[in-house]
Amino acid sequence: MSSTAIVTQSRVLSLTSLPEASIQNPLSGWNIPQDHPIAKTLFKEQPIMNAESLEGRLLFAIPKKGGIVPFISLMYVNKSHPGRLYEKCLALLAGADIQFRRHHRLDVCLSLNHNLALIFLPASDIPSFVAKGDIDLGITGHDVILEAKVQGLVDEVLRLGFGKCSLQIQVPESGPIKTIDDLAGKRVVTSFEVLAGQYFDEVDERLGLKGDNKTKIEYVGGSVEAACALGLADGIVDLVESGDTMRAAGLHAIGTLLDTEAVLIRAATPKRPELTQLTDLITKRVAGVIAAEKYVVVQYNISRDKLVSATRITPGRRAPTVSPLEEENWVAVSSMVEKKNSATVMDQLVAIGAEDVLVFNLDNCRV
Ligand SMILES: Nc1ncnc2c1ncn2[C@@H]1O[C@H](COP(=O)(O)OP(=O)(O)OP(=O)(O)O)[C@@H](O)[C@H]1O
Ligand SMILES: O=P(O)(O)OC[C@H]1O[C@H](OP(=O)(O)OP(=O)(O)O)[C@H](O)[C@@H]1O
Repeated sequence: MSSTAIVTQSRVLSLTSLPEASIQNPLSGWNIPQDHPIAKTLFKEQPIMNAESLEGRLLFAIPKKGGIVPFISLMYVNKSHPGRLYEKCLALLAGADIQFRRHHRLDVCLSLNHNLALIFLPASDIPSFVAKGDIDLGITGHDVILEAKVQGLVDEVLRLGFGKCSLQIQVPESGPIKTIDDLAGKRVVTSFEVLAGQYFDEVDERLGLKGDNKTKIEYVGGSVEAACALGLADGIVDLVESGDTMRAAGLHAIGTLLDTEAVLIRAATPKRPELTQLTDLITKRVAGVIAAEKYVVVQYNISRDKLVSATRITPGRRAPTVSPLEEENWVAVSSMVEKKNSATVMDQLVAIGAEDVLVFNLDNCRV
């Protein structure tokens, strides 16, 4: 599919001709009447969008869920989130200073400050668009890349540290099936038929199960966890994050196919090499936001004779910055350390005689 075809399918309209009477506030997600002064400002700032205005722009795919913030009461009756990856992606775009105004009815919008357009798509559709080069850059789950069988066609350039979960084999806790081998040859329901199919092909092969005796994999688009209770499956293969859904459905995990998280992907062979420079720039910006979330800067004073021990504790990404202090034989050291280790690092520094140990959060960085 060419990028023009994507545009056509995504209801790209000139904003001046939109029939809707409201516009979504990109910060709160709530709709504002079109004649409200804030909405007027948003409309004025939004470039007019049509197929021509996408010409030559880098296309950046973002998982689309979450256009509308649901009422709180609805969140209790519906387990679906307004968009697990979507909300995090918005924070990432803001950190990378990719400005845009998204109309709540549109899945394509132009960046206000870069030669790029954001394309909001289901997470599971993003791998194949990027693999074909129709979209230059995308964010999606590592799991859906494997499910789409596009490894080799897309480069996973950056792990993003969110959207972490595992694809697990689950069976009723109180039932007779206790192991993978018990489940082999029976009925498995999943939204990941490729990965589940590959996995059980190997199990079947190992157990010598052939023809009608092989494990039967059946696809469903959602609510996978209901399949056992409905009598449709003996086991399921589904994503597990907190485990709440699995437990609520009376299931437990007997195996893990893979651990996954959100990743930034690019086409292994870009269709439009002229956009590589901008793709690199956006990649570096996103990497900077991720690193800023992952690292803190620790700064401390230490006597020069203890510097070797201190730099073993805080080696930095390349090397620590060491500056002489006015006091003889004392230096100030600053170094990036992983946020999750910062308390331990502070304890270790104090234990070897460091003083005035300070930790700073990073707003942003280039690494
Ligand atoms: N608890 C979770 N359940 C499902 N997916 C999760 C979870 N936590 C993280 N993810 C990641 O989010 C991806 C799904 O993204 P998103 O929530 O945008 O859904 P989607 O593609 O619209 O699909 P669906 O409608 O099936 O939820 C998964 O492929 C996985 O990588
Ligand atoms: O371990 P947990 O934190 O409970 O999350 C896992 C659940 O979330 C996903 O479903 P989703 O909310 O996308 O709904 P769906 O059944 O419609 O796919 C997934 O398919 C599990 O059912």
